Amino acid sequence: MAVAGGKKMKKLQERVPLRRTAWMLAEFVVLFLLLALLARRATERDGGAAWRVALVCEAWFTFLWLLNMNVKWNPVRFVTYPENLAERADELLAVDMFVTTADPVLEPPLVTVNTVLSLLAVDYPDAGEKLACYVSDDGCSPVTFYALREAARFARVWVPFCRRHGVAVRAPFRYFSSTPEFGPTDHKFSEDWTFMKSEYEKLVRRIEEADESTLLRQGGGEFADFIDVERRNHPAIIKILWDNSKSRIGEGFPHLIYVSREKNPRHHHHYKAGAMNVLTRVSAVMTNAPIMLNVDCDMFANNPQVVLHAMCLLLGFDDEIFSGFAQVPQKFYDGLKDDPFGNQLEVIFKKLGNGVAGLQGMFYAGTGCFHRRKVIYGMTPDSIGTGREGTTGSRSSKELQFKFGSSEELKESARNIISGNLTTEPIVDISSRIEVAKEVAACYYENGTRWGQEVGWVYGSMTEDTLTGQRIHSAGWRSTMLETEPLPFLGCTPTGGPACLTQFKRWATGFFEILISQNNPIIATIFKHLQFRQCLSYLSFYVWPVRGFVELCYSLLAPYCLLTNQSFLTKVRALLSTCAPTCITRYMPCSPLVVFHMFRPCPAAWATHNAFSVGLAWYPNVSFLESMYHVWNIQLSYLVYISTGNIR
Ligand SMILES: O=c1ccn([C@@H]2O[C@H](COP(=O)(O)OP(=O)(O)O[C@H]3O[C@H](CO)[C@@H](O)[C@H](O)[C@H]3O)[C@@H](O)[C@H]2O)c(=O)[nH]1
Ligand SMILES: [Mn+2]
Repeated sequence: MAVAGGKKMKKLQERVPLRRTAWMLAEFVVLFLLLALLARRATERDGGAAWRVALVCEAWFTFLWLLNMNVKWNPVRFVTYPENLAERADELLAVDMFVTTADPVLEPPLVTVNTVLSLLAVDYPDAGEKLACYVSDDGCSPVTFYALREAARFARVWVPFCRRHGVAVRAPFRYFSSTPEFGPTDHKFSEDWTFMKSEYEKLVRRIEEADESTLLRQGGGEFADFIDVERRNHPAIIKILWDNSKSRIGEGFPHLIYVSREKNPRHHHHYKAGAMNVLTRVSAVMTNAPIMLNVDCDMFANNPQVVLHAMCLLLGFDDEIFSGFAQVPQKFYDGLKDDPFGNQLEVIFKKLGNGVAGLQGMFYAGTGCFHRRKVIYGMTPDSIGTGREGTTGSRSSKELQFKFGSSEELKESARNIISGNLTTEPIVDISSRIEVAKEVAACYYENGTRWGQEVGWVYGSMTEDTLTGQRIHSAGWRSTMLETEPLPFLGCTPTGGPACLTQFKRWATGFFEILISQNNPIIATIFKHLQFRQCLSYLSFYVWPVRGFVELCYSLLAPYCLLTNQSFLTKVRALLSTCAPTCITRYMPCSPLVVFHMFRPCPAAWATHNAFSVGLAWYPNVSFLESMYHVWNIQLSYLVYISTGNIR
């Protein structure tokens, strides 16, 4: 219980260790088996080439197992108590909410609109004054702009409707996908519901029928900026779609601002990291909230209380150092059962997520994350605790210019954030800041500054999120994981096929870029404040692309041995003469199983796998007994696999 001014305050969060003694034992057993296998391999005199390759691969698997054990050893869960915020209502921090979209075809404007509406409708005291929503459109699409403008109009009825009836899911497409059961006293509600549904259908029709050339021809002045622009070559376009202070209705709802940063083929735009940095600067000169939430355009707020829950983690510790950011586990809607392609990240968040949360803290996963602005500005926790001014803390104008660039307004806002001066009056008229915002959204703005390095989202990897989170941990911050019921955010992910492979390739490339660059976490552990076990956790993800080669090599061993009449497994007779655990170790990561590791356990794969092992009995140099041993080991490995979870 925190004590402030002699008054005891109710706790906002609790860090609960998860018990897992049985898992730990299972992990030790597997580790023992793996080590026994290595010992057996190493003591064999004349195993031949296949035997030696197996030794190398199995040593690698043992190393991975150790990395995995480290991640999962001390898992924790954070429980939040938003009801206890009532007594601290005046402490609630302002939040700037960022949504990124990049392509109106791959990411249909209607999807973005739903995400934005779910954010505009979240429950937060003084939402209209304290929250603002910024949408970055890297597609520079008039249709996206039009869709958002229409969404802002729709929000005037949608937000009051959600608040009046305590709507549970505030992304309309999701909400209207089912019809509630109206009770006899729900007359007003059923009337409102029918009206809202028809309004939403009209909105959908307007957005789906919107056509770029018609908008440009007939849309009027608002669309003039989009005439003759190329997606990769255009000046910054920033428009205020909803200014709560001007057109406030009822309790009000957050400002909505459209941002399409300047693009020029001669300037690298750094993909999403570049977009996030522009949003950070544009919001800095407009609302400058001390907290920033960012979500991908296809990830809607599924829990209207999500910002309150996040506040519990951001305000609920005695020292801010424990919660530099609060990351939500990524969850997806309409995914395939059993996550057969592994891209719903079930294992990562369920098995490994809580484990990392128990170390220095959850990784930043790119979406569904609440950051402190000063953390993104590169400040170190000690610079705050001691009143010293940290890495970016010097308040001299020259120093600020070196870090943040030449905009006076941006420097001033950064100075407020760095000095912790959150009491400054909000800017009354955000539309007066459009020109300044365009200046900081220009593509040359970052030249000669520290943006993309110590300040903002870090450039240099396709997985800018992990790298940015790692920089924050390296500065000494810890982070938390926000789990709520219902889930905080829900998103889309490819359901399989080439889209899925493209995504994996991008992630694997991003991790490899970090692994072989000066951003390697080992360097950060030696020279900065990245904790050793956290470093190992990062490594367990970054080695993903390397794993592919070893797994492929190991899985080719079995067919190679069958064709050349060799064996990289010990003889059945020898096998029978040894004790049971050793049998397991000899077959444990048996090669087909490794191929199978590419997929999450699902019944079909399991059946194929067993059929393959039974089929082995028909090969001339494999006895029936040996094939049965395979089958037996598959059941065992399968159990271990499911119970302990594996990467992906
Ligand atoms: O030039 C770009 C490219 C992408 N995006 C946006 O970035 C987000 C993520 O891109 P997406 O293509 O959907 O990648 P995913 O693989 O689905 O994203 C996951 O992986 C990314 C990289 O690790 C993270 O940034 C994301 O948050 C995470 O959801 C989307 O909102 C895009 O609109 C931009 O704004 N500008
Ligand atoms: Mn995505």
